[in-house]
Amino acid sequence: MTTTAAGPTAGPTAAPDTAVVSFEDVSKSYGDVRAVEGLTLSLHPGETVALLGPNGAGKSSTLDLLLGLRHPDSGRVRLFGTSPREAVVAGRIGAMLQSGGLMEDVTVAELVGLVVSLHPRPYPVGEVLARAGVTQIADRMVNKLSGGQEQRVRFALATAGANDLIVLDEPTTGMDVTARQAFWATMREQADAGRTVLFATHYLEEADAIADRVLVLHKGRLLADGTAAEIKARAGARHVSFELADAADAAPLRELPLLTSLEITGGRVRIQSRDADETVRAVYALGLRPRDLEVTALGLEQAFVAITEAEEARTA
Ligand SMILES: Nc1ncnc2c1ncn2[C@@H]1O[C@H](COP(=O)(O)OP(=O)(O)OP(=O)(O)O)[C@@H](O)[C@H]1O
Repeated sequence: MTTTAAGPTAGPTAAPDTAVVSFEDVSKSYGDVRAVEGLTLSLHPGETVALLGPNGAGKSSTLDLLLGLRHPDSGRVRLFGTSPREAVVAGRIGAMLQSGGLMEDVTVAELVGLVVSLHPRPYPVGEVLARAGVTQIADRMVNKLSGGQEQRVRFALATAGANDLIVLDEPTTGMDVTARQAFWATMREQADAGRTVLFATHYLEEADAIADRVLVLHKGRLLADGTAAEIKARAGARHVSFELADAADAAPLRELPLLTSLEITGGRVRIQSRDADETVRAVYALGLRPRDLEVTALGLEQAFVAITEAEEARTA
């Protein structure tokens, strides 16, 4: 498990200029706020990469820098060995951002048609509409769409042509389950075709299921970079849970070292521990007789919380 992009799990090694994306010691502040700090990373063809971080961690700022919508105060951002602007103009990037309204006085088909007509390597309009699940609403005015429908239209615009890099900021917010599944199926196809997909999300289960690489940002810095499994392993903690015949017996457990949380509901004890083996030994050493003992790894969401909270405590 690495904490920077320079380590062994940072993806295939490649010279920065052959990478799809390279950030070289990039920093960006807004007044006193350090939004991105010393960010160095490379993304490679065919990778599906999730960008995670608490509110204000710098995810949107990172994507804005990547797309050339903002410029770094220091450091350098390169896409395909060129500037972000050149890569965007060459039609190599498809983006789906949170901000920015859609053009209003047009139908869905007209808007998609316009974006397709401007793309250097366009797909047929019908195919773009169908892929995003908006064929049924193609004649609807854009300003009459629901939030979820708007999001599908943004998805259509981001996949209007053959892009080499697809950048998505909170792409599935507002989408229903069907739209969400169709969306990720399409993104998988894109990655399988060798494209790079980078998405920022607060849905950690999506990152766990979809991404083959996870970046965790915290206060503008890259805190972790690895597969979801590596991030979970790095958090180190495990869940230990068991039944006790008498819940009152659980009181001494509160004194155990290594616990990050302890919850007792009915006769069931649920512990989060930094060392599950040691905790289980300690439970027996207390003379308890646990039944139905389970030890499980943390999910990505819990690992993410553990890693970012540890960093908060370290930097407080
Ligand atoms: N235009 C701006 N002017 C001033 N401060 C800004 C601006 N844009 C972002 N910030 C600040 O920069 C920091 C990083 O913000 P950013 O939007 O990149 O984070 P984020 O990880 O995308 O957050 P969220 O998950 O809430 O969308 C935050 O402290 C935010 O308040």
